[in-house]
Amino acid sequence: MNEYVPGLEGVPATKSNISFIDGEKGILAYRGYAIETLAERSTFEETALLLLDGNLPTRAALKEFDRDMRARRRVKFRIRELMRALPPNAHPMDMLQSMVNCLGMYYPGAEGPAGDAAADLAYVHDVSVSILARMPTLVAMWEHIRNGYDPIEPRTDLTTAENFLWMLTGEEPDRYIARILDICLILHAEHTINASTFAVLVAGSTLASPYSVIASGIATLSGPLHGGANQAVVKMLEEIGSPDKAEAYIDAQIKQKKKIWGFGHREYNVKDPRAVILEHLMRKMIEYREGRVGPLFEIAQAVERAATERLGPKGVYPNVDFYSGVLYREMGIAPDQFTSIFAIARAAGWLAHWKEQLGQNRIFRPTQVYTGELNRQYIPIEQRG
Ligand SMILES: CC(=O)SCCNC(=O)CCNC(=O)[C@H](O)C(C)(C)COP(=O)(O)OP(=O)(O)OC[C@H]1O[C@@H](n2cnc3c(N)ncnc32)[C@H](O)[C@@H]1OP(=O)(O)O
Ligand SMILES: O=C([O-])CC(=O)C(=O)O
Repeated sequence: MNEYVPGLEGVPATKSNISFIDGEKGILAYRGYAIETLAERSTFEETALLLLDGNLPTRAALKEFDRDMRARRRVKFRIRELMRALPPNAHPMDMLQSMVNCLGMYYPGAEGPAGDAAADLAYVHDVSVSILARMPTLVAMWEHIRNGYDPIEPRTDLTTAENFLWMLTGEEPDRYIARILDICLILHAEHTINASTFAVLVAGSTLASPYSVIASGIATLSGPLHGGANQAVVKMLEEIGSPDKAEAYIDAQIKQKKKIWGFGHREYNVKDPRAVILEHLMRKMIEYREGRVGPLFEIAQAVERAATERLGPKGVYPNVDFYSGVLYREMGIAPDQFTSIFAIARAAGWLAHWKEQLGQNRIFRPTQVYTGELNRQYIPIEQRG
């Protein structure tokens, strides 16, 4: 069993009952519920609790979770001061990774589980709420702090998505747009053992602080081969500039063996079911805005047609990152914030996996295939030439 598989493709690294993918049929389910059903009927808060606890919550459990989340949105003055000390051009994902780690120095829970099953369940729930409630606050606060303004205080009368838009813009959130964002959060909340979730499992398996565990996930999500692709997609669409230039751009990229951002997935050989929903949400947005939207969607549609024609035969189709940025751009969100929005949603899945890992924990310690030399003679520096 010492065969090396690059990228661990197809190698099971854990057992999990959190989510399921059928990459041939384009199926994704969280805890057995189809993603399409959750997108239509659930909310981010309910989905987060479903992921954490395994079942759809009772009305009372959801009410309590929602109340806790709202009550814990604020962050301490010290956290705000630390954020002010960061360079204004810091990438939001770097800010988020650092500040989530800092949360662990200011709020309880960094000590890790005690080793008592019942106490640990309460502990895991408590620290999960602490992280889930405050990550959107950090992201929205950063938008103001990096631009030299005072951040906007969170409100307790709004949902996670509504409050995020409120904190970002200082304007009363449009309920229709906030519901679109809410669905985006549901769609990004979980996706089996992807790179960032694997990082979370590895860090969690050492019994590290959950704040550090989530910071590992944020670091890993930030790369353009993973969550960072949503920012890269919008940059690519802006570079293309108009739908009629899409074909030539795609041809040139493929010829130079460069990536088409937002395309391809280790698990799917068909169009990602979340990309299907995000595209549909964009159409809803266009309808709602009576056609008054920017040019990015039409360019994205032209890129999808051209890239699918050329890469489809290899099983390379749009992934979740392809249409999300187009939607966020329509919400007036800065492109370098897109991956942070992904992170505030994915934190629900990361925490669910952290909890599951603690229940079946064994430290991750794989092996390697050594390709170096052995028994080399040490040559004193004077004799090395
Ligand atoms: C939330 C997420 O993480 S979703 C993924 C977000 N990432 C991106 O959108 C970045 C662009 N996509 C990619 O880089 C890749 O598709 C990944 C990283 C997502 C998956 O990588 P892998 O499973 O290792 O796929 P791999 O690189 O082996 O690709 C298989 C073939 O499809 C091609 N291919 C895959 N994705 C792309 C792409 N985006 N553009 C052009 N060609 C691609 C590869 O060149 C390769 O072709 P070959 O067999 O002729 O050499
Ligand atoms: O599953 C993956 O490899 C990438 C990921 O996190 C997602 O698509 O949401």
